Amino acid sequence: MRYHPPGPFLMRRKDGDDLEIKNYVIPKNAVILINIWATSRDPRIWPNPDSFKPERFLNREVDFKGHDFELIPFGAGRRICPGLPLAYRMVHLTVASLVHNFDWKLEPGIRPEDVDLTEKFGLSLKKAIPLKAVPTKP
Ligand code: HEM
Repeated sequence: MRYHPPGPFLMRRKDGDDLEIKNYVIPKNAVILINIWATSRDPRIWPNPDSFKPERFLNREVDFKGHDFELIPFGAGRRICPGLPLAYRMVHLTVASLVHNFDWKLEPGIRPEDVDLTEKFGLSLKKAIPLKAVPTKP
């Protein structure tokens, strides 16, 4: 959710009047794209952002439910994802069920270091090359 946010851009429209922030003018009615893909990889916020280190969250009280803007995979504010409570429960359950019930291997001839994690951008973020994992009996 941090490194590969399914929705890489949040979209907002500036209502009211023009607004000036740090010498930039945001005109009223402007459509603003908020790049949470970039903020989730900003080394000023996330040391060694490219490393898979789940323990980075252990000593950090970061909340992903729209309160801490450094991690907002479900957005924030009035337009926050209404599916958050469902996704919050189902993602863990789905992954845990798949890991618990099967052993997994890659396609013949593909080594773990060959797996390409390149992303394909759009309104949602996908793997550029789909991962083919083969379930085997435990
Ligand atoms: C891992 C799962 C999910 C992620 C990461 C996710 C992420 C997001 C994000 C980033 C937004 C935009 C929020 C904003 O602009 O502040 C959004 C909006 C939305 N999501 Fe999700 N979502 C997920 C699952 C779901 C599910 C399970 C549902 C429905 C059952 C759902 C329904 C919606 C709807 C209807 C909106 C539009 C809300 C609006 O514009 O007012 N999402 N989601």
